Amino acid sequence: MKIERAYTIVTAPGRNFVTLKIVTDEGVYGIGDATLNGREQAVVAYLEEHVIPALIGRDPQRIEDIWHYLYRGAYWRRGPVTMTAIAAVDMALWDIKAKVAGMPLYQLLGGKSRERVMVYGHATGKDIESCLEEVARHVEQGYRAVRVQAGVPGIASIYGVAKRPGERYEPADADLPAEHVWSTAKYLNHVPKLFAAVRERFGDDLHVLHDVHHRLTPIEAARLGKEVEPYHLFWLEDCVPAENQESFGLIRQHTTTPLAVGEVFNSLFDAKALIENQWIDYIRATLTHAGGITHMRRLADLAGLYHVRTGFHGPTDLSPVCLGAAIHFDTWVPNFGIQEYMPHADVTNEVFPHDYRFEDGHFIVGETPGHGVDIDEDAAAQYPYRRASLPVNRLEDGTLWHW
Ligand SMILES: O=C(O)[C@H](O)[C@@H](O)[C@H](O)[C@H](O)CO
Ligand SMILES: [Mg+2]
Repeated sequence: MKIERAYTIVTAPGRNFVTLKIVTDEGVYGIGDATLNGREQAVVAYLEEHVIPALIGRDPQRIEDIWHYLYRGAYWRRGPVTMTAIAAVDMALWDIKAKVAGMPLYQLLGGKSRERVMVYGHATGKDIESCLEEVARHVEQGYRAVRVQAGVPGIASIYGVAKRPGERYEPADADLPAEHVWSTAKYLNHVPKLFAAVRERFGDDLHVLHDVHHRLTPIEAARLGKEVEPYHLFWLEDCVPAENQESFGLIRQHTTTPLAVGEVFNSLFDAKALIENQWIDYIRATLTHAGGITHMRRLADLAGLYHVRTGFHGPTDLSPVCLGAAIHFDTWVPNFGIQEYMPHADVTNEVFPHDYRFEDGHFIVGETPGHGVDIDEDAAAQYPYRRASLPVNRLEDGTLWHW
């Protein structure tokens, strides 16, 4: 079997997505998600100029060899653009291998470790009251776990809060980056009140999560972790930027609130010290941004040795291709924790037909050979790419901060 052709499909049904399709000389094809939010065309250029020409004629069944060829062979290792491109190839090759084997992907990985995959949804509101209404709506829909993000008095716009109740939150909302203003003091004073209200209304059983989105310093994160301890969060996410992995050592000394990190990671090495020192509880790297199934399997196995569980990133800026492959991975991986789920728009789902389904707060994996997600290229062609950027964040005095 040989790779006959490969090409990228850029489409914007509701938002931008990049898909890589690899076609073999035997007619079997596979697809992989190559979407890097706000930097989509950089990955397209990398794939088209440097990766696709080197794939033609290779045996698509040699996934491991192709992975190392693209990783070591680039000389310039790692980085989000390279690792997203490698991930797209890897995901498409696993799709092909599973189709050829006539098996759903989870069977090739080692079979089911669980019947269904618990997800967390996003409840957002401009204030605590409207946020609680959104939590209630999720509970009615069967969610067992809900991420809770509310507006903060005195901060005009904030990460993770939808413009109107019930709407999806879309951060890449402008041609060039929108500017937000941030106050750590106002935020830190508000968050414990939010979680006190959540526990008061919903009791102890609901899993509640929160995303700080990289905005605190280690000692501020330690304070927040301590102050929300009585509300037993499932996790506190991205409480500091993670370039300096040692920061988590400081936070860890101060709080028993479980810590999650990794949505911007692109390799095992971004997480190695975090895992080996047991500074975190959940690793959030994704198949799409961290080298695909081949690399994430290594990361998950390392994590398992240190009681760290998976909690894959799953916003709408990852396509249904990534979500579908992730559900197979989640169904197999022994140290599964939870899967993020932000439902895609109907128009996105029309372009990406899939066989996974959401039921009662969980995903149920499909049985179609491969990862179970396809792309309707005619439908995709109706939605042209439009540049969309993530915001930037400034402190009240104008200093550029972490968004
Ligand atoms: O936890 C999450 O789901 C993330 O923080 C996203 O909301 C990111 O902001 C987005 O993926 C950026 O592209
Ligand atoms: Mg996040």
